[in-house]
Formats: sequence, structure tokens, C-alpha cells
Amino acid sequence: MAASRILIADPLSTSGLEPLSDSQFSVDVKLGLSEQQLCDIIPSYNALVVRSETKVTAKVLAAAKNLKIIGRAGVGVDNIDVDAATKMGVMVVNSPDGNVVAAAELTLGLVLAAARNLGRAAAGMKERKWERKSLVGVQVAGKVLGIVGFGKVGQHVARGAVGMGMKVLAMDPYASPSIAAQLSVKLTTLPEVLKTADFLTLHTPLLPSTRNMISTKQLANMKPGHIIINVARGGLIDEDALLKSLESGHTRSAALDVFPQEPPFSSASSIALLAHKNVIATPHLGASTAEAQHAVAVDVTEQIRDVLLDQLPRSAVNAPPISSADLDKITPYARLLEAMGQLYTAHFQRHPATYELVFSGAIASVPTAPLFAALINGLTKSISARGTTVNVVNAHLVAKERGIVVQERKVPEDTTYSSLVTVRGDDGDVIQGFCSEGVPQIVRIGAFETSFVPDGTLLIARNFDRPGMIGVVGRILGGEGLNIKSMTVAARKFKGKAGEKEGDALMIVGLDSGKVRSGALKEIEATNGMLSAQVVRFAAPGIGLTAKL
Ligand SMILES: NC(=O)C1=CN([C@@H]2O[C@H](COP(=O)(O)OP(=O)(O)OC[C@H]3O[C@@H](n4cnc5c(N)ncnc54)[C@H](O)[C@@H]3O)[C@@H](O)[C@H]2O)C=CC1
Ligand SMILES: O=C(O)C(=O)COP(=O)(O)O
Repeated sequence: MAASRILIADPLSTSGLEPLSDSQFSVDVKLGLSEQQLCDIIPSYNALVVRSETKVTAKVLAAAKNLKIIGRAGVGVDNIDVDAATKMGVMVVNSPDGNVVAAAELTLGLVLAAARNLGRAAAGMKERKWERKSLVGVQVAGKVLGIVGFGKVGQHVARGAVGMGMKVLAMDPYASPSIAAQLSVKLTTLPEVLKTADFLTLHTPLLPSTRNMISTKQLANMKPGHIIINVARGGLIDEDALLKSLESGHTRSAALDVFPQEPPFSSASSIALLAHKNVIATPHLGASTAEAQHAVAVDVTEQIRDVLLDQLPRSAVNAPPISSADLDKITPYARLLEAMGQLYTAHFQRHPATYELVFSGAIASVPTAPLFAALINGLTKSISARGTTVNVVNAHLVAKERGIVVQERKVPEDTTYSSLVTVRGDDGDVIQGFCSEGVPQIVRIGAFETSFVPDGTLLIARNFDRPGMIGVVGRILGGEGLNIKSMTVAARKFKGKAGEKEGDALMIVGLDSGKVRSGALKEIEATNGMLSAQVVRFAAPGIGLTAKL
């Protein structure tokens, strides 16, 4: 099998590449690519690793025909068009924890640097200036630190600030009050934070709702002489408003690690801010420690390895989180659900308005999003355009586009089987199955109770229950040079229209290899007493992650 190709487009710690050292991966490092250069080379790659420099735009994604995963070796994914990736079924993973301490430590460093004019002091010393009088600073102990965005970085900053004797207020609509209480942090509103803070530090992601969240009005509502620190994202602060506030002396000083455009040297407002004597700036160094860079690189390369090997990653931005223990239980069921979807479409030859998907017994207690994705993949396999990927990332979008409505129900207390999955159309058509020792089994198709493994190539034929039918099918397949490796027959009796006793049977024929020609299938269908016949080929799917149709 050809090695999976991985492109590393931003500087990554080499020690963190170890998870991709296996010969089934081929890694290229190409830094500083323009959007067009990336578009030109991306079609041959299966995985892309970036930090904050490379912009993964919709144009890049449209060119990325073979891409399965983008790894962001860090936290913020605002440089990736995650919506476009989701539509294409490209998974986006990041490293939510790897650089938290590094970003918080830089923040605390900048709190002190801004309070004590360290930027100017250090630069002056290089020019042999002994400035003591003009560089008198302010103490941080006893002052109020306002934190906007009380997530992982914000919380770690709070720990350090409390340790330095600061009082900490935080604003975050999603923050946990118990964590805040444990850290001696008062959670409050943004107006209260602005009114009370001597130091304000931002730690939210850049979102439409947070862009320019600190502008003229917010600055005006702050205490005179306040200090602002931003180690999150440049776009959170309106740079022109901050410059005016610095020029008036209302803002005492600002410490900035991030800018709306990076590097900021072609942006007039950033250049003006950088030139202000009370601004101390660093070139987006929040995550730049040896420890953080090793951690984020390992975090994403491990996830890339897993996804390329058809496993779920641990921190996908656009897919549900699944623990590895659940993953072990889910994987065979994903194969089952994909097969049930394929069988449904092939055998019943119609799509109902609504499907009911019922998880009974033990399987009801694991996260079922990958199983839903596998079902949609199976249902749409024969009708999707080639090249469409259906996986856990985009299954809901694909289902919506195709008008497939699935109502999921979990019945953990049902123990007819230790686990049982039922797919039932609103027109009554039903397929049921379960997994035994990791092997999927189909136990019902329509009215037939059966038992077979959906694997390889299967002929599924329904016929009147008459002598000789198996022989006819065997003869036609034999004439095609096709070897039968398994056969299951389920029969039933029912009352015909005239009240007479009739019977039909479902024949599941496993074929060794080879393709059933459409001519041969037609001959089987045309056999007297045959009601329907279909051939279904089951790939060995993974967990609904990477299926290319
Ligand atoms: N300068 C650098 O090198 C680094 C920058 N960062 C940036 O720091 C930021 C925070 O990172 P983490 O703490 O790890 O993320 P996180 O996801 O743990 O925390 C972000 C917090 O912001 C909160 N939030 C979202 N919208 C908000 C709003 N409108 N008002 C108040 N709070 C809001 C969320 O509820 C969440 O608790 C991200 O933008 C990240 O990209 C992170 C690491 C390094
Ligand atoms: O992790 C983040 O969000 C960061 O901002 C770090 O960015 P970087 O990987 O250093 O370009």
C-alpha cells in the first residue's frame, strides 16, 4: 500500500514527529508557501499540519482532493476555514492543552513587563541609557486583574496572578463557577470587569462575536491608567481605539503578542501601535517554549497517525470526542451500520421518508455519532457522486442534503441480545444486526430471520420457496466461474391473497471473489419463481472516517 502523505507547512518541533516515523507515512516539510503554492501541491497530500501562519482557506480545501485531516499544532483554528473542511468531510484536530502553560506564562511575563516598563528599560540599556526616573512602574500585588475568557489559559493566568497577590475578576459566559471559586476568582460581567480592572487580559478565541470586543467604548469605561495585555488574538482589540487611548494616557500601557495581520509590519494601525513608547510587543511567542512545541507537535501527529489508520482522534474540532475505550466498542458496530445501510438501499430499493435507528442493550451506552455516520455512508454509497466523502465530520450535512431523516432511539434496558441495532423505515422495512466477538452479523432482513456476516461480495435473492431454486442460482454463478463460499437460506410461510398457503425464501450467497456480470444477475432475476436479486459488495470500512465513495 502506498504511504500516506503528510505535509508540514509551518515550523514544528522535530521531536514531535516521532508518531509519523513509520514507513506507512511519508512526511514533507515545506514552509512559507503562498496560498497558490499550497493549492498546487495539496492534491497529493492526505494530511496537513499547520500552526498559525499558514491560512487554510476554502480555496486550498477545494484543491485538497485527497485530504483527510488538518492538524493545528496549537489551540486557535481561526486560520482554518473549518466550515469548508466540515462540508468536505476533512477532519480538523488541534492540541487543546499542549501550549496552555506557555501562553499563560507569557501573559504573566507581559503583565510584569508592562507594569515595570521592561521593554523600554531593556532597549534603553542596549543604547547605554540609564533611565531610572522616567521608568518608574506600578506594583501588581493588590491590584485587580480582569480576565476576559476564563478557559484553559485564562485559568492558568489566574493561578499565577493570585500567587502574585492580585485580585482576579473574570468574565466568561461558559465558565464553571466551581472552578472560579477554587481559584479565588470572582466571575462577573464585562462592564464590571472593565470598571474594576487595573490590568485587563484577554483569553477568548477570535470569533465573529469576539472581534473588536475591546474598542473605544469599552476602553472609555475602564479606569484611567489601566494596562492591557493580549496574548490571545489580534482581532479582539480595535487597534485604532487602543492607540487613541494610549495617546491620551487613559491606557497606561499595552503588552501585545498577537496582531490582526501577522507579521504586522504592513498594517498601518499595527505599525502605529508598535511605535508607541508604552507598547511592549512580542512576535506571537505565546506558544513558543521547547516544552509546548514538543507537546503540541506530538498531540497532532499522534492524531494524524490515528486518523490515517482509520481511528478517531482525541480532540477533533469538527467531530465528536470519543474515548479510546468507547472506540474499541464502536469500531465493529460502524462496520455493521455501514453494511446495514448498504443492504437497506440494495435490498429494499427505496428510501423511506424517515428511518428509525434503535440501539438496544450495551451498544446504547456508547457515543453513537460515528455509527450514525456509518449508516449514512452505507445508505448513500450507491447513490453518491464519486469522490464524495461521508464520515463522522459531515454525515449530518450529507443526510440533510439528501433529505435523509434518522430518528435515533437508545434502549439500554432491552437485553434481547446483549446489543442489537435496528434500522427501520417508516414504511416498515427493517434490518437488524449485532456484533459477536467484533464480527458484524445481520439477523433480520424484512420479514426474514437470518444470520450472516456482511463481508466480501454477497448475492441476495428472494424467491418463492420452491425446490430447485438454489440449484438454478448455483448453476448460473458456476457458469460465470464464480465460487460460492457460503450460503444462508431463510424461508417463511404466509397466507396468499386467495388464502392459500405460500412461502418465500431469502438466499444469501457469499462469493469467493470476482464480479457478478449484470447479464448474470439479470438471468438470475428472470428465473421463474425469483422475486428479486441484488449483489452487494462490502468494503472493509473503518469507522466512518475516511470512506471515499
Ligand atoms: N499567543 C499564543 O501563542 C497563544 C494564543 N492562544 C489563544 O488563546 C485563546 C484562549 O485559549 P484557551 O484558553 O486554550 O482556549 P479555551 O477554549 O480553553 O478558552 C477560551 C474561553 O473563551 C471563552 N469565551 C468565548 N467567547 C467569549 C466571550 N464572548 N466572552 C468571554 N469569554 C468567551 C470560552 O467560553 C472559553 O472558556 C485562543 O484564542 C488561543 O488561540 C492560545 C495559546 C497560545
Ligand atoms: O495555539 C495558538 O492558538 C497559538 O496562537 C499559537 O500559535 P503558533 O502555533 O505559535 O503559531
